[in-house]
Amino acid sequence: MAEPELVNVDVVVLGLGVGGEEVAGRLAEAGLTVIGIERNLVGGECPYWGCIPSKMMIRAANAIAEARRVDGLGGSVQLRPDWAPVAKRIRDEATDNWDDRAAVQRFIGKGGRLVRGSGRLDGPGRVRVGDTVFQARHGIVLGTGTKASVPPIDGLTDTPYWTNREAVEVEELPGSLLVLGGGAIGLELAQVFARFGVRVTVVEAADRVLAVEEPEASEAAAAALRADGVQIRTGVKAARIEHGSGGFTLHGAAGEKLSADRLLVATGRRAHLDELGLETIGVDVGRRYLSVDDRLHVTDGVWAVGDVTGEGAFTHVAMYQAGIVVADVLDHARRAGDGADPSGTASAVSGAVGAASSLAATGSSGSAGSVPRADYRALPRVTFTDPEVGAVGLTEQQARERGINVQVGFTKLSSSSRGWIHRTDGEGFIKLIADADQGVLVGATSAGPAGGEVLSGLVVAVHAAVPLAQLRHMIYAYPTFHRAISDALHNLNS
Ligand SMILES: Cc1cc2nc3c(=O)[nH]c(=O)nc-3n(C[C@H](O)[C@H](O)[C@H](O)COP(=O)(O)OP(=O)(O)OC[C@H]3O[C@@H](n4cnc5c(N)ncnc54)[C@H](O)[C@@H]3O)c2cc1C
Ligand SMILES: NC(=O)c1ccc[n+]([C@@H]2O[C@H](COP(=O)([O-])OP(=O)(O)OC[C@H]3O[C@@H](n4cnc5c(N)ncnc54)[C@H](O)[C@@H]3O)[C@@H](O)[C@H]2O)c1
Repeated sequence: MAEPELVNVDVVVLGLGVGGEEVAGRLAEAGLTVIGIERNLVGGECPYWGCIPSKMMIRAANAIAEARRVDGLGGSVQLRPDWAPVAKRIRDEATDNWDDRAAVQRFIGKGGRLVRGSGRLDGPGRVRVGDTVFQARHGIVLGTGTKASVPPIDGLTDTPYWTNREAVEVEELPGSLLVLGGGAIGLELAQVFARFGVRVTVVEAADRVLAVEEPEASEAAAAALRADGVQIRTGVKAARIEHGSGGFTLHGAAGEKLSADRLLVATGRRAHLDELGLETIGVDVGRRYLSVDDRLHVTDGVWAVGDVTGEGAFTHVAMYQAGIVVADVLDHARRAGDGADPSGTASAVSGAVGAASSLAATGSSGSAGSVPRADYRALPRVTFTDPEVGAVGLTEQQARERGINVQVGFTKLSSSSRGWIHRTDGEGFIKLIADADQGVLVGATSAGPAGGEVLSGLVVAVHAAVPLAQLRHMIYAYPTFHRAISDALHNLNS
């Protein structure tokens, strides 16, 4: 067998999704020679099959729901929901028909070099793509993301089930849809399709949907989806799937039988670590995610970014981590700068590290001149159902499990002026979790018509550990949704 071609570079970024694209682009802009390896579309899941197209679908579905609310508030509206403009917008505006030319040009414009193909680690400092081995002088960044995790249910494998990808690409809606999994993907898409007239059933194995969030959030989301005509079946363990000309039938372990034209599997994500050649650098492949430290190191000279780290499968986590990885790789490159830099990047690197250091100075736990450290205490999550469910930090249960002296403050939006005016029908609320000993918030949930936006103030409160006394003493504009935070603060129990 012929020897592979060996190419020396500064940095190899494997996987150009949200995190990898950001890291690779910024390191290339800083003057390093960067190879970005991508086997599919530059940009990854978020722009083509995730956040962006799904939020376009949600925007359309919410417009329909809002039009239906005109009745009783301001007259009447005749509606004829039509999926065609949604599919067209996703194809033309969001994904360019699933073509990444613009993203590739953006990356090349920053000085990066794209290699299209499947990459695999090939020993320390080396990544192989086909017959080429890239030897990375300053490091390798793994940003290989996640795939839909498909549970091993009897009969499922060979059926034409959907994951988020087929659901986003759909041109013609089915009459009915079974959604397996009542997490963020399942609920967001279930509500969209229901609002376009699809008969949707959500099948969730746990005893509530959105099980990682507060129980009140699960109730609010379930109530809203039911109001849209979605059937929600919790505590159902799928035992067998049948597929035939009539569509799909799910058989539950307790004898449940549910049928629909289509089946969407939305039961979580998994990192495909087994394909990455991690054993060649002595990293355990038996784990679910790559274990990283607070500067995203996997091992010497190897960093990870985004979903593959298991720190929260969100675009904002990938972007946040990317900032730290960029600063740390540049810091390492600067330290290694010995005048023998083949690409002559030493001065560019030290300049860019200056910029990275100012980023460090603004990091929550970084100090001026140092690389920031990842801090997920105030990690925000927003499930874009209607009402939106925004959350930050710990849930009540998580706080209690950590032995925190917990205070809970709760208020319904319907008892606030804005909620009453808006007619939120009891579905929105603010729930605060305080550490009574420290006198600060450690978590919060904001569910409501703009729950994700109202969350921002709560994220600041948790992130900056703003004293409760100061939060109580703030002025909250009247009559906003966020003014309910003030009520929840006053309701904090002792
Ligand atoms: C339906 C849906 C909706 C979502 N909505 C939101 C939202 O509203 N807000 C939010 O914050 N997050 C949302 N997310 C999550 C978000 O999409 C991810 O957190 C984000 O895409 C993670 O970025 P990443 O760079 O880690 O991985 P990815 O985007 O998955 O990119 C990884 C890239 O690596 C490539 N790759 C993998 N292995 C190799 C290899 N061996 N060689 C070459 N290339 C490889 C893949 O082809 C891929 O392009 C959503 C996800 C889904 C599925
Ligand atoms: N708005 C957002 O930010 C957003 C939107 C979509 C996705 N995401 C990200 O993508 C990730 C993946 O989303 P997801 O909804 O696929 O995963 P998830 O982990 O959020 O939810 C999966 C759900 O499926 C259930 N489940 C698992 N196996 C099952 C089975 N065999 N039968 C029935 N139910 C089963 C789980 O109990 C869980 O409730 C999210 O965790 C989130 O990080 C974010």
